[in-house]
Amino acid sequence: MKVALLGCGVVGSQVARLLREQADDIAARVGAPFELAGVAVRRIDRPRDPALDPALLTTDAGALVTDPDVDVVIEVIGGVEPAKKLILEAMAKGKSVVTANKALLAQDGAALHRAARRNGVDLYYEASVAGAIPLLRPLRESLAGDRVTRVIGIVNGTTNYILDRMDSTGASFDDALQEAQALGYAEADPTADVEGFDAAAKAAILAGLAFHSRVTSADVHREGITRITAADIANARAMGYVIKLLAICARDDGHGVGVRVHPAMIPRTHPLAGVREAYNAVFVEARSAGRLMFYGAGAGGAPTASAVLGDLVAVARNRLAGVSGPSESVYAALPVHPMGETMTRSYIALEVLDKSGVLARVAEVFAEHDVSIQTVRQEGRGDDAQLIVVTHRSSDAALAATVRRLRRLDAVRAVGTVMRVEGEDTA
Ligand SMILES: NC(=O)C1=CN([C@@H]2O[C@H](COP(=O)(O)OP(=O)(O)OC[C@H]3O[C@@H](n4cnc5c(N)ncnc54)[C@H](OP(=O)(O)O)[C@@H]3O)[C@@H](O)[C@H]2O)C=CC1
Ligand SMILES: N[C@@H](CC=O)C(=O)O
Repeated sequence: MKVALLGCGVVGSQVARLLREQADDIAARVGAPFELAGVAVRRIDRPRDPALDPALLTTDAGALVTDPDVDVVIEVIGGVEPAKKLILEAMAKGKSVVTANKALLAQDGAALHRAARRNGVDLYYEASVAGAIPLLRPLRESLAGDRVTRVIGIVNGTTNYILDRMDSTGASFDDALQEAQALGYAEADPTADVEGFDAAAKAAILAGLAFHSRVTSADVHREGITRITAADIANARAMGYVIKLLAICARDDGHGVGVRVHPAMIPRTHPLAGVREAYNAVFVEARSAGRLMFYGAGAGGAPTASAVLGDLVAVARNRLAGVSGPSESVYAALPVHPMGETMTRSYIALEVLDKSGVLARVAEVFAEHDVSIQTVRQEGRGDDAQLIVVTHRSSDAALAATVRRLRRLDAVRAVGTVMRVEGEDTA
């Protein structure tokens, strides 16, 4: 099996290392040896760790993917173009593809699946969601006989690292981000991580597989973590919560799905609260299987390369068996509901005038919008008076309308943190 590697950065360099270090084992497992035919990069003179035979390096990725000697292409360049063009060219020449590129899959996975089917080749992308954690294969294969109802979890290592450092060490957002970048967790442009684009792409891929429907990143409601302050983290801690960036894909009773990514407060006793540093964890809930938890390294070169190699072995086995891998399953074609229709609970901090009757006027606004209050308590007195409200489940649109109205209420001096609350059984 001759392998073309596109990209030799955080992930690609580790793929090259594993291919070399585990060559004998993999050959024994598959029944055929792998050989690196070439490595496409952007800057040929950049120092590589581990060092590569210079003869393998090329800046002509187009020539590499169409080389008749190449059997399979691994794409770890990232981004939509030129990755998409290169993958389609490779498939058109009959080469199977393994990719870790969630941005491309979530934007136009359908085009890649169509091309794979048309050309009778494999398309595998386990590494695109949650790094080393085997998650897509269980969803696609192990749970193929069940009905998945919900997928909820932490799928971005960089933001989990940042929030964890802010919570546990009091680190600033910027310092924690720099650490995550130095450790190779962040995307080339960290905006993709901190603004939730990376997690949204992963949520789209997960929802598509879980619900047998086509979901793209444009369908996903997305909020990032850049507006979370040290005070929010401290408030959450004081109430027994921790803040996590969650991806939530949920099916309602047969009519559609909701797919969202946003920060949320979860109880410190919830299993997702214990997910530290750049680790990822995902709960999959299925009708018969119940609740399954997948946990592990969600980012970084070696863990991601492990998933890439697993896919490479699958391609090799298919090839030796003369079959091609699973095609896209989108038969259910469930519509994706707008965020406004999603039922969520929320935490709302209000700076209020400290006088009698204020609580009643605030409660009236919630009642006007049919948002039920679960708890409310006052903190501080005088100029520091705050009402901390936690709601029962209501539509996200009703909650947004409540907050808009509260901003105009003269008893409310300012609306502080508004954050969704997840992970409690409270309705
Ligand atoms: N980092 C992580 O933890 C994870 C990453 N992923 C995904 O894996 C993919 C790769 O990520 P990562 O390794 O971090 O990215 P890097 O930015 O570290 O590496 C990208 C590589 O692609 C090369 N490259 C860029 N443009 C071109 C081009 N036009 N032609 C040829 N080569 C090119 C770069 O070359 P040069 O070295 O010369 O600059 C570099 O070697 C992305 O899709 C990412 O989302 C998935 C899971 C985890
Ligand atoms: N930047 C991503 C890398 C893996 O997908 C993350 O931080 O999770």
